[in-house]
Amino acid sequence: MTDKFISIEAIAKRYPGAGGATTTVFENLWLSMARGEFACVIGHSGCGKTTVLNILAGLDAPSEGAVIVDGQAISGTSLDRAVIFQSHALLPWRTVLGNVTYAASSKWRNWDRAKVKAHAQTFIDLVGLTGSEHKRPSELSGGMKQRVGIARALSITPKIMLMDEPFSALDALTRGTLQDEVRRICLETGQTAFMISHDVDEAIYLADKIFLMTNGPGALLAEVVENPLPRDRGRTDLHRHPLYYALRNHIIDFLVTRSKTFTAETPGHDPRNVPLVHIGKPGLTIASSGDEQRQTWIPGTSPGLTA
Ligand SMILES: Nc1ncnc2c1ncn2[C@@H]1O[C@H](COP(=O)(O)OP(=O)(O)OP(=O)(O)O)[C@@H](O)[C@H]1O
Repeated sequence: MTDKFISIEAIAKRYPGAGGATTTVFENLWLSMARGEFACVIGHSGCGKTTVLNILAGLDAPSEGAVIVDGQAISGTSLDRAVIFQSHALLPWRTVLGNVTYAASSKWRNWDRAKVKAHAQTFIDLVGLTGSEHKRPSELSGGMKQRVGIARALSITPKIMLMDEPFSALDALTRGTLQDEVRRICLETGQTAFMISHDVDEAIYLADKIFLMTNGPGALLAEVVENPLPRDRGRTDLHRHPLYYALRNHIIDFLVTRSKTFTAETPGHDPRNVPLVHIGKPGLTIASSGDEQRQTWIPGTSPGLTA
């Protein structure tokens, strides 16, 4: 039985359209995550990824359905759920330390200044900004600003970290370094994380599970792909793993073709029991995301390497 730390249950999002019509971004969407899991959601622009993240954050409400976190239905925003956006949204008049202490003191209102400062410093150190505590955002590079955003989010020790393409505005080198940092921190702290990404390799590096969404409107969660790569995987040697190409090809094939055709080609798709795809060796590969055990096996196809 899955430990459903996060349980998205039958949510829909509809907007009024032209001429009294209704646009349904998605409906009857079910999704769950275990505590400590890192999930990435991938799908084409407009399928509703940010909408799902905003609903999880409590920044938006579903038209139908509910979101349960740690056994409780959410309602509105909470310091239990921290969000990191593509743009950093730092307070420009505050220093690095000031931005992080501001967040920490909102959560622990009865802490004295010294305690808040020491707490904030721990997270500034964790993201590698030691020595930059007194700089203002205008004095920081894009990567440093994003580190402050990560330190600020982590400093409130959220139950869930929600990330909307947090690295997409960064240069490749900084992006790689920050991916490493986020992965290290999440592994070290057991952080539950839900992230939107357009970068397949980023998802393969960071995620335990990859949620594949079909194109909108009327988008579906088509599959949950389990990441078969070992937990101690490195960013630079991902492509050497025997299952890397099978996993990557499966996701790319979905994005290029199946995200468009899935709905028509899969009439029996049950949104409540979305197939859990396990890529790898026969005999090690069968699982399910739902209660009714729908199963899919994708053989490893890495050229010259036997899975
Ligand atoms: N306030 C709104 N009114 C009407 N439609 C909206 C509103 N907000 C979002 N939408 C629509 O909802 C759909 C999903 O938007 P969303 O931002 O969640 O997509 P996304 O998958 O995150 O896209 P991207 O990858 O481009 O960020 C889009 O078609 C968008 O136009």
